[in-house]
Amino acid sequence: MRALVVYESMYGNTEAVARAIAEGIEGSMHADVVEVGAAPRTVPADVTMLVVGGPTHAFSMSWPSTRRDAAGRAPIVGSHDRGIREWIGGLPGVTTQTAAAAFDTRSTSRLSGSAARAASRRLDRLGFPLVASPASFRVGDVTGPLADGELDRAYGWGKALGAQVAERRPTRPEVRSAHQHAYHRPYPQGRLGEA
Ligand SMILES: Cc1cc2nc3c(=O)[nH]c(=O)nc-3n(C[C@H](O)[C@H](O)[C@H](O)COP(=O)(O)O)c2cc1C
Repeated sequence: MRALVVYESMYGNTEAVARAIAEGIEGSMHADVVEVGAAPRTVPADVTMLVVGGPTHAFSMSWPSTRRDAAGRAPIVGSHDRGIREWIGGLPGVTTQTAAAAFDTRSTSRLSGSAARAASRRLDRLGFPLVASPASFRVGDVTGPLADGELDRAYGWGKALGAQVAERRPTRPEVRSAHQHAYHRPYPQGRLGEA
């Protein structure tokens, strides 16, 4: 079992959250963390769980124009030309049973929108079984820093995700075929709550 955490980050806040989530997941399975510009075009067949995260821009996932805007405000650390919107958009339909979840960073304002909600919807439409509701981690200002306690919360979210997927994953083919129907959409009631 292994997890793939794909993140987009302009100023490093979402990257820090992605790394904390991966650390939490490591309690249950190996987790690779990959910047979206370097992410594979398809999800490798041996990936048990895919976690995708990015910054909330204009109430949703970033666009090329919002990334240009971000780059104009302060030096950026991430790739410019591809965000999680483009990456998810380029994925083929799902042929494996890879569980998925999405997270974002966003401002502490209540009217902030959520990249994770939009990403979750896209992943769901592609056929990924969603293992958790979208999770948001707060930044105090556009360039950060993350609000107090958010890295700990990200670690805890990753830990719970990893445990949930590891527990539900059938380990033998005959177990999978005996529970084929339930396994096809294994998390509809059992998703982690919105964070
Ligand atoms: C162009 C732009 C648009 C943004 N729009 C929103 C928004 O609609 N809602 C929100 O909560 N935060 C918004 N933000 C703040 C980002 O969510 C914040 O910069 C991000 O969480 C920082 O993460 P990063 O360092 O990984 O890029 C915006 C930031 C930029 C640069």
